Amino acid sequence: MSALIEAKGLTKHYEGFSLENVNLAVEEGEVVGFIGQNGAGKSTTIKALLGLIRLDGGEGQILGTPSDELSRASGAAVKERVGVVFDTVSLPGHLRVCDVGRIYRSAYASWDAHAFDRLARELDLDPKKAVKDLSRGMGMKLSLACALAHDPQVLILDEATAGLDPMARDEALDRLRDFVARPGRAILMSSHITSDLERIADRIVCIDAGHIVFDLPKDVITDETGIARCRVADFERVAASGVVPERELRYLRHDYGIDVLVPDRFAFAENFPEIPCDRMTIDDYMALTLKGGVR
Ligand SMILES: Nc1ncnc2c1ncn2[C@@H]1O[C@H](COP(=O)(O)OP(=O)(O)OP(=O)(O)O)[C@@H](O)[C@H]1O
Repeated sequence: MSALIEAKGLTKHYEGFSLENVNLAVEEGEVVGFIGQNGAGKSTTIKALLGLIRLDGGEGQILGTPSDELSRASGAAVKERVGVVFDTVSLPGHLRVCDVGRIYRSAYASWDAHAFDRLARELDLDPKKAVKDLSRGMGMKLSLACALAHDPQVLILDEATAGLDPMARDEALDRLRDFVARPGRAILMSSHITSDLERIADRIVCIDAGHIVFDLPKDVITDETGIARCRVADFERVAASGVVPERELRYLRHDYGIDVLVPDRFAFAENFPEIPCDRMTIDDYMALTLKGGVR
């Protein structure tokens, strides 16, 4: 079965930045978290997948339709089945929340006015309020309600939970979980809030300077992998032990010691019970991968 969202060798050159040979796939039932530092290429990849920018190489597809077709009239039917939320609200400021519902009703054949009204109510959006008067978080809730109310099959979210308070984020994550639990659905979401991804993502794809640097099941990062808090002498012993294969030992020096990425934290704890070894977080995994040394 082919992926619901797929990038194959995406390449895009801007002055001073290149997206190079980006591959990623989101299968049915999956939530893929897309992470990377500011300017790494997440939004560029997402825009390329949606056919919003012209590529210099490679190809993308969503629900079997090539990305470059999505921006044409022939891609309109597929776009009905793609829900998109960016980190800014791209609606005219003078519109009221209730007007937004009316406009989308004529834009999407699949628009579910009842679902939109219900979502707006549940998300505490005042139907009389103008878009320009919404707070950032409220604007994101409105975008999410719009994306969900046309009954999409895939959701593509670019920093969509960034403006939400912790309780609103919880609620949004629950909605995303419900969304993806139904057959034939998938979510690609970029986020700097990796705690959200720890809760919802099945896989984590990390991009750096336009290149994919890892693509791993989330559980491999957060359940199997560990971060050993070594003193300098411990570090030399760990390096010499072969527990982590040579040239795969990733480490990050701090003033207080050296953190070491341990592929199997349970095996490590058996071999070095005296060295503290914590569960890995996505943030630490990214820091060790992007900023750490290898030996
Ligand atoms: N239209 C454009 N013209 C020139 N350069 C661009 C354009 N769009 C993006 N870039 C550059 O591409 C690079 C990647 O930007 P992108 O928005 O994809 O990063 P990002 O990973 O989404 O970052 P952030 O986490 O800050 O949102 C940046 O250096 C940016 O300046």
